[in-house]
Amino acid sequence: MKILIADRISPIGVDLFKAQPGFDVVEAYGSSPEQILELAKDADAIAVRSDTRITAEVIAAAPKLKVVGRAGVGVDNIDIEAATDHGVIVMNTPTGNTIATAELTFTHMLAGTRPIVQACAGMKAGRWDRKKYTGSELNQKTLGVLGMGRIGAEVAKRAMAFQMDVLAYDPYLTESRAKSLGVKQATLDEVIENADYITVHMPMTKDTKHMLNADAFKRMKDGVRVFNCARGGIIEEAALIEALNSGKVAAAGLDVYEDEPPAEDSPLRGIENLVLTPHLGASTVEAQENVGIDVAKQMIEALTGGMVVNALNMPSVDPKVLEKLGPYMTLGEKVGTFSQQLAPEGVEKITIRYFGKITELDTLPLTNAIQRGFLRDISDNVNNVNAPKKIERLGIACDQVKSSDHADFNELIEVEVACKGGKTRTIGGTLVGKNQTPRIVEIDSHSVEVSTDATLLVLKNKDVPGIVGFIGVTLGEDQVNIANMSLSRDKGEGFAVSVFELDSAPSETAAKKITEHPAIEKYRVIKL
Ligand SMILES: NC(=O)C1=CN([C@@H]2O[C@H](COP(=O)(O)OP(=O)(O)OC[C@H]3O[C@@H](n4cnc5c(N)ncnc54)[C@H](O)[C@@H]3O)[C@@H](O)[C@H]2O)C=CC1
Ligand SMILES: O=C(O)C(=O)COP(=O)(O)O
Repeated sequence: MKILIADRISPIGVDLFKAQPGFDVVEAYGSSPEQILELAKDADAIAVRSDTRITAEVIAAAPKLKVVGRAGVGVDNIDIEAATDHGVIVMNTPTGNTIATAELTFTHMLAGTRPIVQACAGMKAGRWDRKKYTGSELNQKTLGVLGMGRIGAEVAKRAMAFQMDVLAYDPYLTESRAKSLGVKQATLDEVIENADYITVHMPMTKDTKHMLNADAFKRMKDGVRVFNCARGGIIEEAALIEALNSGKVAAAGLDVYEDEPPAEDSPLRGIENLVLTPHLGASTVEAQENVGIDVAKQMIEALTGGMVVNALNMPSVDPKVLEKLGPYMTLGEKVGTFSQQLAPEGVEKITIRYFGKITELDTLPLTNAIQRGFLRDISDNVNNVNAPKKIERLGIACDQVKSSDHADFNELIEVEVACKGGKTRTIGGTLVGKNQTPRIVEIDSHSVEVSTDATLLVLKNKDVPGIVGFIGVTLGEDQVNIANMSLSRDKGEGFAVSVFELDSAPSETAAKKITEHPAIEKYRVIKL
């Protein structure tokens, strides 16, 4: 298995990869995009920090790729959508660099309060500027934190130790978490208008891009101080330059930029009261060791069939749960395939219902298996990562419902497909006997019992004498052997559902003969 380590991660992490039998570790730090494209071609996994871009082109060029691991938080350098389409897991290591980044943010806040960077430069240039560098105090000031996640919360704790009041704006911050952190929940406007210091700790999204722009600066207090150690562009650089030059902003600190690195002649580099660091938030010995080890462990687990954690494009699954779900997985996949073949066109919605003991387990992997089964004959390279997305792309809604009992079975997986025009088809499956053999036990509310490992002929026919004999003779003439059959009569409607387990599919001639029989309403061959 080829593991491409595209950005420099901790040697301890690299050694963890190297210690795995069968892992061929290729360290390619500082490679150009063209080199990465070439190196990715036969890679099973790629580990990155923020320097290497894993584009849709790289993913498309890497047919063996299974995992992209990010030793850090932000994944804006990875095309997650392309990865998901190709069934590639994208994972990050969300906690290892939290403290490092919070501490760098606080360093920026202090450096924006006491101008030690500028004073130090003066000293080194031979000056003794005691009057020029009067600072300010954090004590009793109001800090506005935009994005109260892991890093925002650590910054807030440190600010409170410096006797600051903290206002937090984060649409996902609950009242109880705000209370337990000791911060005051506020709107974005309240933060903008009332804070003496503003620091941002959010991902870059369409909502956060340029959240602090010219209009926001206008509404801020005179002499406000602003900091960005999250993602370049959350604070609009042009607006910040203007606000610093006009004196609206007293001091600012940036660790991240709209373009990284910013141009050598970027106006940012010439502003005295703006402290700049080259994206150093996560660059501490401790943080790099944490994320390097985390990413290696997580990727190894995922590549060797263990638990997938911190994946951004699939749910985490505990191997213990997977083991318990094991016998149901094949059944689920088969029920999924059956449902698609029974309703091959116009499907608008899939409803998956779980009954009985399975409902006590995390059924998401099972839902994934059913979706994979549904897609088996209609899509390529389907796996757990891309199955939900592929179903969504087909315009098919998918719901899962759990119910503790079922009148007839201890446990049952039922898949209902709803098609255009309101028609629905339903398949149910369960595990039978000591060996937990998967069986199909329900077709459109008719009870049947057939194997999940056969070619099945499913008929809906008028409940009149002679049908079984007719099918037996027709298939016999066609040299098709019947291994088993299951009949389910519905006296009320006068119809029966008949399922024949066959050794092979009937020929077109036999199919024609059967479908032309006046008592046969529906004919479908299902290949499981
Ligand atoms: N400078 C550096 O080297 C580093 C930068 N980072 C960056 O720091 C940022 C924060 O990282 P974490 O705290 O670990 O992430 P997190 O996921 O724990 O926190 C992000 C918070 O932003 C909030 N949020 C999302 N959209 C928002 C919106 N529109 N308005 C307000 N809040 C919003 C979320 O609810 C969440 O609480 C990320 O962008 C990450 O990439 C992280 C590590 C190192
Ligand atoms: O973890 C993050 O989001 C970071 O921005 C850190 O980036 P880096 O790993 O230092 O290139």
